[in-house]
Amino acid sequence: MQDKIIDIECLYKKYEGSEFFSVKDLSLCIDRGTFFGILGPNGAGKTTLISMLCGLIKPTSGKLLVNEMPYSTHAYTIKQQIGVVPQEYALYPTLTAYENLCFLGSMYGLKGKILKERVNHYLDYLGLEAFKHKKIETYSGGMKRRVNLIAGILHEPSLLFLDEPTVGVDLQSRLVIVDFLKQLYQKGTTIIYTSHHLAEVEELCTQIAIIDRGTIYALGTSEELKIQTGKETLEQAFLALTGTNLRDDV
Ligand SMILES: Nc1ncnc2c1ncn2[C@@H]1O[C@H](COP(=O)(O)OP(=O)(O)OP(=O)(O)O)[C@@H](O)[C@H]1O
Repeated sequence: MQDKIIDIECLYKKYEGSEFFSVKDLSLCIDRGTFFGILGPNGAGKTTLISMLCGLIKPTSGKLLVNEMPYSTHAYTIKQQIGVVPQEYALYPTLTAYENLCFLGSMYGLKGKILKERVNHYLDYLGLEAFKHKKIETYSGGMKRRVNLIAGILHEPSLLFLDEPTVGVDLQSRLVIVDFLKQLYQKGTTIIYTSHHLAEVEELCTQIAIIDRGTIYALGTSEELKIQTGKETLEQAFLALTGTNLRDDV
């Protein structure tokens, strides 16, 4: 039986000093065991939505439950269960990858042999073993993305949020990251992620939301979105829903 891991009703977010809602009247349920993709043009509200789901920012109004709990009363419990891979690197440039990950892992309560084994295991898995004692400031963009990813999953969360985990990386890094996400998903992690890479979303996601102007325009599998819009590809479906206008004003 499937159960709701995310339950959102009528969610709104207006940033302080802003005149408009970055997320508005958004309702959504996500089942445990879903690989969920959030697609949308620049400024659509993807980061704002995922930041509220992770508890990084507070909604202006609306219901938001993670594992049937609200952040207002269960923030600590929720944060123990989730992993967050933000768009910006959450790493210390003058520390090595190994030092960064040992430090960040310890923040989740990992320590001793288990912490070292996990850090070494994931660095090896993501092709960083030979560079682990080099400072992050010497890393390429793709290498930093992979360390950023490890930092979010060291405590092996059951629910993982990622904001554009493959942005700005070369094809080699992208393939390693995509393969790793598939492994996590197959091991039972529920994954919610944003991306502008439609082929990647189509390959990975069992459910996709297309959002624009802060709200959901369409929801379904890739095939369902194509059928809903009468289009042959996900790209055509995306453009049919969000239009072809540039979003340079956001
Ligand atoms: N801290 C903030 N203060 C005020 N407005 C903000 C803030 N962060 C985002 N916004 C605005 O909220 C809207 C949604 O932004 P958001 O970053 O969530 O979009 P996005 O879909 O993630 O875009 P992108 O694809 O460019 O990352 C935009 O109009 C943006 O300018």
